[in-house]
Amino acid sequence: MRSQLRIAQMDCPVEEALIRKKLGGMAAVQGLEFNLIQRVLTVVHTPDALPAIEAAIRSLSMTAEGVTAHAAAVAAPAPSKPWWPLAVSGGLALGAEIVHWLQGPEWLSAVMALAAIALCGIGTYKKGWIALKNGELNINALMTIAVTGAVLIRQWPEAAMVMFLFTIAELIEAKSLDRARNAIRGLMQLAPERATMLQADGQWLEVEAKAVPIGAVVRVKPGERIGLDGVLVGGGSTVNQAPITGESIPVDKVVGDTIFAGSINIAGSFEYRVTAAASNSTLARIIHAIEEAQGARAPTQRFVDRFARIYTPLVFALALAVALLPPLLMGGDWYAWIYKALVLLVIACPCALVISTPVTIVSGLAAAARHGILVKGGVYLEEGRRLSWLALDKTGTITHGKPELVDSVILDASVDAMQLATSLAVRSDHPVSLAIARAGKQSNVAVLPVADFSALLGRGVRGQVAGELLHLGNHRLIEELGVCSPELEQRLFALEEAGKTVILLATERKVLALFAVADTVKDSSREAVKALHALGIRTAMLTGDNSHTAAAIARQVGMDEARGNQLPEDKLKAIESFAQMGRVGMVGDGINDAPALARADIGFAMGAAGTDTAIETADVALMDDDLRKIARFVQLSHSTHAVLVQNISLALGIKAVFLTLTLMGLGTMWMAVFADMGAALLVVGNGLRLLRK
Ligand SMILES: Nc1ncnc2c1ncn2[C@@H]1O[C@H](COP(=O)(O)OP(=O)(O)OP(=O)(O)O)[C@@H](O)[C@H]1O
Ligand SMILES: [Cu+]
Repeated sequence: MRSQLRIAQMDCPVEEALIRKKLGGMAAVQGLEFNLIQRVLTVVHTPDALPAIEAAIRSLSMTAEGVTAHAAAVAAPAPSKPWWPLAVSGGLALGAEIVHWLQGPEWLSAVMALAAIALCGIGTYKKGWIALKNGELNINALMTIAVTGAVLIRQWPEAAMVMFLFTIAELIEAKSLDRARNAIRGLMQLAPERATMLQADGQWLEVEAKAVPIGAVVRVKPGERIGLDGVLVGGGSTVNQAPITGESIPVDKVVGDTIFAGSINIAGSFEYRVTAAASNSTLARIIHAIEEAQGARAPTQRFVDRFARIYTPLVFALALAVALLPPLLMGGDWYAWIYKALVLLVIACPCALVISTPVTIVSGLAAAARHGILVKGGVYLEEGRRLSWLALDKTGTITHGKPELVDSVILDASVDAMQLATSLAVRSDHPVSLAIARAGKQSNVAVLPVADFSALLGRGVRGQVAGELLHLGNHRLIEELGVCSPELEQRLFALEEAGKTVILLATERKVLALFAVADTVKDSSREAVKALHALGIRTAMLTGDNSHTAAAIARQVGMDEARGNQLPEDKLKAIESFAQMGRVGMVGDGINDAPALARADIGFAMGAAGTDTAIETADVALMDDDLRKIARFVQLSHSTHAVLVQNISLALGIKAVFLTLTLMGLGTMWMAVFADMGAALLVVGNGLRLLRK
């Protein structure tokens, strides 16, 4: 069983570790998934274990509340606390410092310091105590020990300052996490809450978008945001779909076009028929996917977590040694060495380090989404920059996927080849068949009935027309039928070398006609290939179409390699051979790409906004058909990686400096807290910078 729990107090890796420890030890718990940004914990557990799990969470003095899948998108805002105790506490800490500095009475400084600690530190003490009880050495536990230690060795102002600065640091950290949280919630709010719906009596009424059923008709005024997914049924307009596709140039919409919730109607007004409930719109699915994505740990995050788990106890042990060994063995001054040990405790806290990765990854995911690129996990965001080959299929990916009939050669004039071909073609939705069907329709041929129709994967179609078994398909099919001839091949190759795709109409005895269709290359494909090359990624075309056409089209867009006649298993083998040379990405759409897409390190889907499955199945889904988005994604992956490296070095660097300073006797406790706070702020700020990429 899977349950999702919202835990309002869980917003830092510290709480995560605590919960992991507590629940991880329970026999009934089989799996845990943390989403700190959303403050949602997913537990896989045995039936009836939920009450026990909730009780365990309560024993950590946190609250757990069940959530439904889609409500998870809107995280509860952090409970706000009054700010004045903090201000007073700061004043008191400063006062204690001044009294100490002016060499005033120690009791005065002590009273002020203790009051300051009481005012802002209760929460930390409570959390610290719970952590210690559960055998966790988290930041709260460390701070509790450090402040208590400072009080015990009568370092009054120091103890107060540390507590105060730490509380401020926590506050700032929570605020920054809120910003990362908002990056995703911001997407959600793109769809308006209300929509104007046509009622049974012909009236237009404004209702909640959530309440609009599938099939209802909704009207949109100029300048209004579109509330639901649908198909345009009346009027027309231009629409800015940037929130969905990342494409900021407005798109013309006429009757029959698809409309996406979250896009903005610019000019005219129109009506559309709703095709999905508000909770299931493309936008909602995007948001859901990003949430899932950030729940899964990226490799760097796993590394950092593992590191932190060793680092903290290690420094803690060092602190113990520093407190005890020099005074015991070398007759050192107890106070001085205990103080050094307390500074080390502060340094032992890995917060800046641990917080930096999730914030960076979430910002990267949100930035990608803004460009119409849906990345399904931090892993892909981290791995994108390592791609060395990108394989693409041809039809619909590099070309528009809407070929036109450009040549037909009738070899047997005794039959109406065009009519026979059209009759077969209308039964298929393969782009090549569609081209023939369209041409047939234009010349008004009457479609004949077809019996025993079947599609032959990677070859064509077959069926009984007017009492004869006919085949419509490519060269491979004709070879397999054994009706090919050298003259025919000559004609065929000539057309193919011009970049056209040839299919033939044949009975079991002879070829009746030859049709050439031509697809146009997308303007963006050339640029996309160039951009990919500039990023050091080589490109290969894998297509079911013949090698000549493949080579001709590949040449047009400047690709490195072209492989034609690829059946699904060939595409898979090709991906495997590229994988020998490094990471491979694959872009594809059709069923003939599915095995290759699954095998590739990163599988890209295009035009995901219009389809039902692409968002769910791809590793990276491009909302529209623009291949340039892949280069953008790789660039974003480079920036994300750069920020991760900066953040980790920064966090560790500051620790290293303070460790040295302290051992040299130069570091003070409040300086260490200050540095820790600064580091946390810097890494979070640096991570959020990605949002603007
Ligand atoms: N239903 C069909 N109708 C007509 N021709 C077909 C059909 N199915 C396959 N073919 C022929 O077989 C070839 C290979 O088809 P396949 O579906 O494997 O690849 P594709 O869609 O053309 O290209 P890509 O792999 O780039 O998407 C097509 O180019 C076409 O000539
Ligand atoms: Cu042949």
